[in-house]
Amino acid sequence: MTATFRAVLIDSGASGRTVEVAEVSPEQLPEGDVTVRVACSTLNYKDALAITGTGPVVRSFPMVPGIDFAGTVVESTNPGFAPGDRVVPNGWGVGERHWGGLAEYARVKGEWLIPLEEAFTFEQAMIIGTAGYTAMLCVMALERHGVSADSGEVLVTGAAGGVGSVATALLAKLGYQVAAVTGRSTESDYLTSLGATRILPRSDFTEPGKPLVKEQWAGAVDVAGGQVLANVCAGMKYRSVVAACGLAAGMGFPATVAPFILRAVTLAGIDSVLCPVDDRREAWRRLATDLDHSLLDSMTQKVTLNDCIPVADRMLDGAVRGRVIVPIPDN
Ligand SMILES: C=CC(=O)SCCNC(=O)CCNC(=O)[C@H](O)C(C)(C)COP(=O)(O)OP(=O)(O)OC[C@H]1O[C@@H](n2cnc3c(N)ncnc32)[C@H](O)[C@@H]1OP(=O)(O)O
Repeated sequence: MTATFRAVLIDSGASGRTVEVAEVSPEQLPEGDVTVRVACSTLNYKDALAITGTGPVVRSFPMVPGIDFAGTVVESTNPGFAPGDRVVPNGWGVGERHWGGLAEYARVKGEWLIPLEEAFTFEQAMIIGTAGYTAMLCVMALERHGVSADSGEVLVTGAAGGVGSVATALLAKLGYQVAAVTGRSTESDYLTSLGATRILPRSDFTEPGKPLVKEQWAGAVDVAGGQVLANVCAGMKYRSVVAACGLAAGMGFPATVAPFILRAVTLAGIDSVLCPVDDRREAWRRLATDLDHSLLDSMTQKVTLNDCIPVADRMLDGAVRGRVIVPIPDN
């Protein structure tokens, strides 16, 4: 390893909160039995909350944010991993409680890592990242609860974002009719290129509505929560399924039980952080086979470690399309 390496560092002290790209030494890396040379990381909505201090994502200071990274093992005392292995983590508090991926090196517990599928380059793995893996978990939940391509139209909220983009592309490739909800009408062509067959404005879902409205959706992937999720539930078909994975519109859920007790709607909660390892491996295997990898570049913009700080603000303003990856070049 190098004597020092670069990392986005968030700190909080008597003089306030600081965020900078700093030189840190390997001795500062947290406890862990596997050290990884990070080849690529990402900037997620959650990282933007951490960097800007908008949400209580960072649980201890100093913290290197970055819930995602993909890279090569350089040191390991874990019997499951050896130098040279290509790995990826998802969740487990990385970038929240434990130093994350927006750095040249990361050290984590081996049990948090899974081997990277051969189908993916490091950059492709990060274009997918926690957002894409979460999208896959949502699709798997719809399937587990009986939704199939011939059940009817599936709704995706926040569709031009990271989770929504991958969910839209996955569902379309699996043969579903996808109605994509976005706050950005300028992204209609992009969403159509991912396979959406209908584009709906977010404003259709943001105002308080009736407990039940016309039955439309056989399934839904929701990144919004709040009033949006309540309105989505109100429009679900009999015995349909909503996979809820986010809170972009808020933690609240101003709904009634009517969709659940009168239409037998299932609300499936999706957590990617503590998800069991078998489901993680299954999700990454499915991403290798069920996602059109030729679409990945169109979902992506690349930024440097230095860019992460200003781009975090734009991301929270909803001004960033698809996925933001952070390739970490070799010194
Ligand atoms: C990376 C994903 C995760 O971290 S999931 C991990 C587990 N879940 C959580 O930790 C919950 C907290 N995290 C989140 O809620 C998510 O990070 C997320 C699911 C909300 C967003 O992830 P994503 O990577 O898709 O974020 P983007 O910034 O790329 O896209 C967000 C999408 O939502 C739209 N949006 C923003 N504000 C609202 C709102 N008030 N109401 C409805 N929709 C909203 C935003 O504009 C983007 O979609 P768009 O098509 O542009 O409308």
